[in-house]
Amino acid sequence: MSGNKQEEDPRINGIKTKIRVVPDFPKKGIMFQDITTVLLDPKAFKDTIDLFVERYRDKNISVVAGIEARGFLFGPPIALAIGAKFVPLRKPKKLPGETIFEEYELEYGNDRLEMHVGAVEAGDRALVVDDLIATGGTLCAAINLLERVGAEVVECACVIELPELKGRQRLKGKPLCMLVEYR
Ligand SMILES: O=P(O)(O)OC[C@H]1O[C@H](OP(=O)(O)OP(=O)(O)O)[C@H](O)[C@@H]1O
Ligand SMILES: Nc1ncnc2[nH]cnc12
Repeated sequence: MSGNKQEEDPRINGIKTKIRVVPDFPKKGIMFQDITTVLLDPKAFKDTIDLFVERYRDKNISVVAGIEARGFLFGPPIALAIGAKFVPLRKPKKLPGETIFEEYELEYGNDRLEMHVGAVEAGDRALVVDDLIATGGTLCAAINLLERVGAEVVECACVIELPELKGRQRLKGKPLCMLVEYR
């Protein structure tokens, strides 16, 4: 996967064929990349998880941070398989404990990510997981949250990248690993 996609791996194309593209959702002009259709196919879903587990199992990752909502689908199975803790980065007012937050802009609006204080500690080695990178604002907010508490962000992992939106440039120099590009 080379901090990029593992084009040579035959599993990638199988995953790609299961992503449904929905035009004009949630608003006109957005080509929505729907990963729920990947989840309907146990082989494609397992291949997605396996590709990330193969990449991260020997990287000494201590925490997988998953971004609400779709990062919650991919992050926990990766965390379990590599023996890392899972920390949810949530939308506003969902976490009951003390939180820190970062605000960001989306392709279609504004939002905020929150993280429980104490869930991630200084020195943790973090992998950030989401389904998709568009403008990179969400992943940038996640990186900021983790770095504020002293974690080292080792890499970001997404199933899909929309390269035209240049989200990689907002990742503060952190590597991005993705499986499928949508152009
Ligand atoms: O790279 P960006 O431009 O920041 O966009 C990517 C984010 O947008 C989507 O989530 P969304 O905010 O739509 O929330 P949801 O998963 O709760 O539907 C997607 O799952 C990423 O988290
Ligand atoms: N085009 C897109 N499809 C799915 N999720 C998204 N999040 C931001 N842009 C998106």
